[in-house]
Amino acid sequence: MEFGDAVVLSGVTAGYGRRTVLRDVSARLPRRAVTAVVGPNGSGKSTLLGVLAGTIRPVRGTVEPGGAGRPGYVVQRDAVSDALPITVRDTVAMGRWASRGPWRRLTAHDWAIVESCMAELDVSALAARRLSTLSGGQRQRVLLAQGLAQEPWLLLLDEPTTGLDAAARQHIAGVLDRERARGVTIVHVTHDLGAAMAADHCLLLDEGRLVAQGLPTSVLAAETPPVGGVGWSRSML
Ligand SMILES: Nc1ncnc2c1ncn2[C@@H]1O[C@H](COP(=O)(O)OP(=O)(O)OP(=O)(O)O)[C@@H](O)[C@H]1O
Repeated sequence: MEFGDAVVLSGVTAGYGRRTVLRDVSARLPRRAVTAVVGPNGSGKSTLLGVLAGTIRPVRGTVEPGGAGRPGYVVQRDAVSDALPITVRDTVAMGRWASRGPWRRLTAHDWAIVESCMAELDVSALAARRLSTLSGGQRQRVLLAQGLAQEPWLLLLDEPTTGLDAAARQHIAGVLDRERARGVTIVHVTHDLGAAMAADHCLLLDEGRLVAQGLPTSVLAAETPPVGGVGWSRSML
């Protein structure tokens, strides 16, 4: 691991039970930077995020984190049950459990962070609403507020802007810019070419293999030669 690395993955093979998804992935994620993870559907992007979050344990290879503490992990909004009878404020407050533990009372300081994260994502007016009554875009912003409330050194986001309108996408891009400026390392999975191009670093996956990594302009510039019998082009993002 070098000074500028937030995370180093070496030869990571991982999946679900007997199903192998990621194969021999070696990558360096730069510190205090935004990394975009791109690739076609089913290429293993969410699985890679799960490995970085520590929820999926590699069967081979290593993941070396360059920081202490749990990463903030914001799953795809569809992964959150509609049935949870929980308010927006409580959802964001769950972000503080990582440092307090779920059975400890949150302090005034914790609640101040919760309020400021809701304000940053423009969901304060929804604070008392149940998560299940929100639109997809509103729910996405609440989940991001929960991730920020963890005050993590590493923030992992699975398709944070999918399905959002242009104004909401721009708002979230601004939030991520501010987090990066505060020194947070951000990794986000995206199918949005513009968002990927705006990142500092890019990982391109195809069929569970890392096909390219580096500056988005070079990773996304050209069509790559066929990998594993499948060619990749921008149109597959
Ligand atoms: N919980 C699971 N159990 C078994 N297989 C899974 C599970 N989650 C994902 N997979 C499989 O792993 C492969 C990679 O899925 P993953 O969600 O990582 O891809 P992705 O690149 O994020 O796709 P998308 O762009 O569609 O979100 C797919 O073939 C998928 O069916």
